[in-house]
Amino acid sequence: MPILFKNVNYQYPDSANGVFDINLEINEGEFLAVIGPSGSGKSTLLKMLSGFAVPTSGSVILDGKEITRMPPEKRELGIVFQSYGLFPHMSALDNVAYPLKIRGLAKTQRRAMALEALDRVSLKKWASSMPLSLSGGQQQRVALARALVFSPKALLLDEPLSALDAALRVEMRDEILRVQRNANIATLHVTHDQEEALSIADRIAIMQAGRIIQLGTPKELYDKPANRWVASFIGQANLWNGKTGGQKNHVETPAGILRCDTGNYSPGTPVTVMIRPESVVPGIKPGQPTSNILQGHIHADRFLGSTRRIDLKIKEALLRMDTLSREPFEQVTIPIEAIKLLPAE
Ligand SMILES: Nc1ncnc2c1ncn2[C@@H]1O[C@H](COP(=O)(O)OP(=O)(O)OP(=O)(O)O)[C@@H](O)[C@H]1O
Repeated sequence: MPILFKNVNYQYPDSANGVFDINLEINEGEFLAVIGPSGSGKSTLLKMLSGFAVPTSGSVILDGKEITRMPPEKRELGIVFQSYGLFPHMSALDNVAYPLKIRGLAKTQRRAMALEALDRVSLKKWASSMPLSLSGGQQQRVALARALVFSPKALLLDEPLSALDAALRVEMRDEILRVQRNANIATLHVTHDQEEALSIADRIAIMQAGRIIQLGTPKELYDKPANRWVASFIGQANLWNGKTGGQKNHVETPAGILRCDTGNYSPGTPVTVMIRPESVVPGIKPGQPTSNILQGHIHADRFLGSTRRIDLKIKEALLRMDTLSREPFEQVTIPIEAIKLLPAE
């Protein structure tokens, strides 16, 4: 197991803040993203892996070896920061070769390995450029090459894309994932950006108030959020207070009684009803079952280019839906499988 946090707690001195009950495994070659709002504990978790904070209790294990109290420079981790952290007076090549220099490798070998690492991030021909003459994306690729050149045991990415503009960020996601897959290295990626985590990670850990409150694949988190807060943190969601109906597989909602899978909830149980906006279908699909067809009126209609976001007033409820349709409609269908029940709050 490349990275393992075992019963880890950390409390800042003279404060109730920190991280609590962290049990997390990152497998060989796995890309794990940690997301959560500001102050949820992401940086603290990273600091315990990189060695800049020592847990109050519990252990951190890297490649089967306990590193809980090991100094940062001994940990053999590749780290990429938001601020790149490149030496401005050194060429791209010398920056990438630097970790090899401090490990005592001979100059010719350093040069060859650094060139190969630059090649892996498609920057070989920029080897002699100085960092400030490179674009933000190129500088971040140099930082990535430098983090991987000495074949570290794991890769830590601390908000590596947040200094880049939106289009470049999307391009660099693919680049980071490609390089990570080629290196087949366990990776912990801390980000504020939910969409980035969904698009890049094998699994995501969501933190809130110092705890991991859900850990799963992007699809699991999106389709089966553990609670209302996770549902609204990951993507958009209609979240209504409801109650499972007397009739099996029905739920009472502010928009009326809807058919859905009530799973293990017994009749009369208060629940949160989750419906993702893109799962609502405009009109009635010919040949579809006739359940969950609702009549409403359009409260707000926004054209967003790739989608049209509509708020539909249905009885007491406001139903947000995203659709590609540009046609007028007054009825919508909520497919049975689009309705998810979460615990009431
Ligand atoms: N030096 C400190 N002393 C006391 N409390 C701290 C200290 N540093 C951080 N904290 C608190 O510990 C908790 C976790 O902070 P942390 O920086 O790990 O969160 P984060 O998720 O990385 O936030 P951000 O996204 O803003 O970087 C927060 O409540 C924060 O206020």
